Amino acid sequence: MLLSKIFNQAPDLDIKSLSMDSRDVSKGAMYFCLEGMINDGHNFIDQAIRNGAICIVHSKPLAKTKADIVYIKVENVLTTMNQVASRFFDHPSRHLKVFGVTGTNGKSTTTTVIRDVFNHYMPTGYIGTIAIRYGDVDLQPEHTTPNAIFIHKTLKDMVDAGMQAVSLEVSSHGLDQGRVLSVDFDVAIFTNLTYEHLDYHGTMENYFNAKKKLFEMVKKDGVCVLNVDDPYYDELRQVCNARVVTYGIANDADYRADDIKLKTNGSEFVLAAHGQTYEIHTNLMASYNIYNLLAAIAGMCESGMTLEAMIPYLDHIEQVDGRMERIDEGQPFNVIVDYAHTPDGFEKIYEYADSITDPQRRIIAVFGSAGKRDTKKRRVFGEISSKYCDSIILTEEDPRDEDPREIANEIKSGVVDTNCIFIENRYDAIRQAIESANVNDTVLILGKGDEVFMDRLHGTEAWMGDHAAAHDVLRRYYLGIEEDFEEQSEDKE
Ligand SMILES: CC(=O)N[C@H]1[C@@H](OP(=O)(O)OP(=O)(O)OC[C@H]2O[C@@H](n3ccc(=O)[nH]c3=O)[C@H](O)[C@@H]2O)O[C@H](CO)[C@@H](O)[C@@H]1O[C@H](C)C(=O)N[C@@H](C)C(=O)N[C@H](CCC(=O)O)C(=O)O
Ligand SMILES: Nc1ncnc2c1ncn2[C@@H]1O[C@H](COP(=O)(O)OP(=O)(O)OP(=O)(O)O)[C@@H](O)[C@H]1O
Repeated sequence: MLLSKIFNQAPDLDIKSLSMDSRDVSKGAMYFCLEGMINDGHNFIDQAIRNGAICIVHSKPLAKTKADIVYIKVENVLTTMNQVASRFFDHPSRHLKVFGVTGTNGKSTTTTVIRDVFNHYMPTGYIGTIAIRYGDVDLQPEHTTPNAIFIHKTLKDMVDAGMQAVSLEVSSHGLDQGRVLSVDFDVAIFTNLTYEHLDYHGTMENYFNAKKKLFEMVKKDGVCVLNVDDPYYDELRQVCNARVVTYGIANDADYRADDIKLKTNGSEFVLAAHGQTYEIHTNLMASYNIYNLLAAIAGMCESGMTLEAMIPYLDHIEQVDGRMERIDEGQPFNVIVDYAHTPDGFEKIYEYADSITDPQRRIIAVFGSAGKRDTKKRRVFGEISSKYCDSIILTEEDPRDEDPREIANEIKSGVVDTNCIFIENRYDAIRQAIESANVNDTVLILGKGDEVFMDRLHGTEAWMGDHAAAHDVLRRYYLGIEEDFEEQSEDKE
């Protein structure tokens, strides 16, 4: 694109790409000097030019300049970069129905449900923690909410591939760091707000302020979908830039679930909406997933898909990878892999486990807590777990450069009156849990969900994944089937 089409009075220079990282700059690029938490992009201008940048967008005065490079000084590089990224890729979010979902828990689940169900109404893509998916494309993301250049480029690829909608997970980091400033949101969905990421935001107030931004930036003719049962509802409602619709279970709501029946293989409830009631059968399990489903239903319905059209799809929603994933090899006890990694997530998954486990039977949990991340939650994980579990097996979970045993000891400090052991190797810990289970017990494997890596001292290493480990243990040690894991994975596909 010609630079003159991006900035008034700029020369007719052909800009081939955009970059905010001097290390990734390619020939003919425009480089944006962003001030980050650690580095200042202004310090890498020379490297950007060596790698091929022909235009530099900066906000600070520059000591030296080169004659063959175009320099553009702006007030705020981040805002400019967002505007330019949208323009460079032909404002792709204006050509898509954009669902933005934020909240502490439930973003991946809600966005995945939207992508899966709304896709029957119009082709829909997904960007979030689990993947970037549209059509046949399935990519591994670096971030839940990517940077502005990457987002607009990906949205453009989606438009080119025929997508008409996108379901986007919007993290508090993404909002705080202005990664979505120029995305045109049609629907902004709030799941909930509980303790998380205080190592980054410092206080719950800052954390909430970051989340609020999505509701301030939604299009005026768009819609905000709010959880009426969440303690932050009233405050959030006040900042919404568009009309509000509500969903909930405990309070009156535009989309409300009544008569909820939770089962081991799904749920049923009566949906009250638009003055009518609808019987809903869904394969999603646990009451928190009813909230996620209500949020998705409300967002989709307000975007034109009728309830009559969507209800048939709700009983076979695509499994959200690593979220409430039942592992079934025919064993006579429950094995569930779940990505619970916040205190509220722990509380909710245990409540569900409690509801499906006979009081005479046992709940056995395997988990750890990440190294170099919020350390305060470790003890809390111990406290919550000992309220519900009969046996706790602590293990490694992305220890980074911390000692997994020390992390386990911090968790253990919150455990009261519950059998609790530490087995460092995660596979062995899962094996111990499964081998100790009896008929109708529930084994919960928490914290890693669908992740197939382990962050250790020397960087990221491969991990077969909790789901694969659980299948492998059940087949090998419970059913006595000897086969290598590769064969087993192929069988399952
Ligand atoms: C804490 C955090 O979010 N940090 C993000 C932030 O890093 P930063 O501010 O430290 O960047 P910096 O190193 O100071 O660099 C400033 C600028 O100089 C540039 N630079 C830097 C070095 C260099 O040699 N050349 C160069 O051009 C950088 O590209 C950047 O533009 O900006 C970087 C560029 O966008 C991000 O990659 C980085 O994400 C880090 C890697 C990260 O792990 N973020 C996580 C916590 C995150 O964002 N997570 C949320 C989900 C959270 C959840 O819900 O679980 C997400 O949306 O993924
Ligand atoms: N509505 C909810 N309320 C409380 N806990 C939930 C809710 N939805 C999901 N969870 C718990 O949080 C875990 C993560 O769910 P999900 O991936 O959908 O959330 P997320 O907001 O995308 O989290 P992340 O951004 O960290 O991936 C689930 O495995 C479950 O334990």
